Amino acid sequence: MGLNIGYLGPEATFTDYAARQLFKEAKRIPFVSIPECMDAASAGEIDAAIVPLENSIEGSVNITIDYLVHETDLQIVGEAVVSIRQHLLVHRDNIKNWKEAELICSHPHALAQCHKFLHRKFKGIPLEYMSSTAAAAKHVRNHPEQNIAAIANSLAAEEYGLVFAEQNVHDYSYNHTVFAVLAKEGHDIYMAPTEESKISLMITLPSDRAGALHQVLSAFSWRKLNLSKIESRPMKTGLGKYFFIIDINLKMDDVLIPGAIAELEALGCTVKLLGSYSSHKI
Ligand SMILES: O=C(O)C(=O)C[C@]1(C(=O)O)C=C[C@@H](O)C=C1
Repeated sequence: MGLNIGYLGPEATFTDYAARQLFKEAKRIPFVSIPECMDAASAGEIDAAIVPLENSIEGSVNITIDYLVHETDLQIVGEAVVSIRQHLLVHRDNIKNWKEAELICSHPHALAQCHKFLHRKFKGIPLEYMSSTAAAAKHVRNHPEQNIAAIANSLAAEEYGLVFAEQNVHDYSYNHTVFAVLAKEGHDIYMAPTEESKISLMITLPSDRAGALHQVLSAFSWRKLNLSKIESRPMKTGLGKYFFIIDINLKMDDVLIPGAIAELEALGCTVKLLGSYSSHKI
């Protein structure tokens, strides 16, 4: 039986693109929000959820990290790094007067990736946040009577029959988003191994101890474990209470990583393995 893969819909989002590339044979199931998609994976309604995790211009997708840590028991089983090209799309009826567009809509992350472009060309024009870039494209398709534009990808232009008013409107040419593939613990999803392996840990420090973060980092450094990311997010239990997400560029082994985890636990930290997986460039 084939895999059922959930993604942030509707069709032709960047998440959909990642799903199409990673799981060519799978049945793709759209969800209107990231939490709904993750809930479906937790409930076993789909085999895995693909969700955006981090963008090179805008940073982390907080809803994904927070929901992963606070609300679900899902594990990261893979990641995909996708090149993101944002375009300004309009209904063909409005192609002649797109410069006078009265509203620009898209996903908040996509609008933020094009902030300088919007500031230059559409100063004072309202922005409308939508649940995804493709939802914005669909909205523009459905309202030809309004002179509005969407920021979305070329897949969405094709899917919703829109035309390019301007291409590549993201502010920095290096624009990449990392998507995580999430599945229930013990639910094996085959993903071909790649050259790049990663381990993601969630670490909570013992409360109010001087040098605790330094001790955590030294548990990795003396083992020569190369960290590729350290990020803090609120515990949501009080001001100043944060947990850390740490990524290590390594395959899980029987000695080094378990040793580091044991050392952190001996220091009074709580450590949770979020996943040990391969990174795919697509
Ligand atoms: O709206 C989409 O197309 C999405 O897949 C979401 C999302 C995101 O949340 O970051 C994914 C990639 C881009 O960075 C912009 C938007």
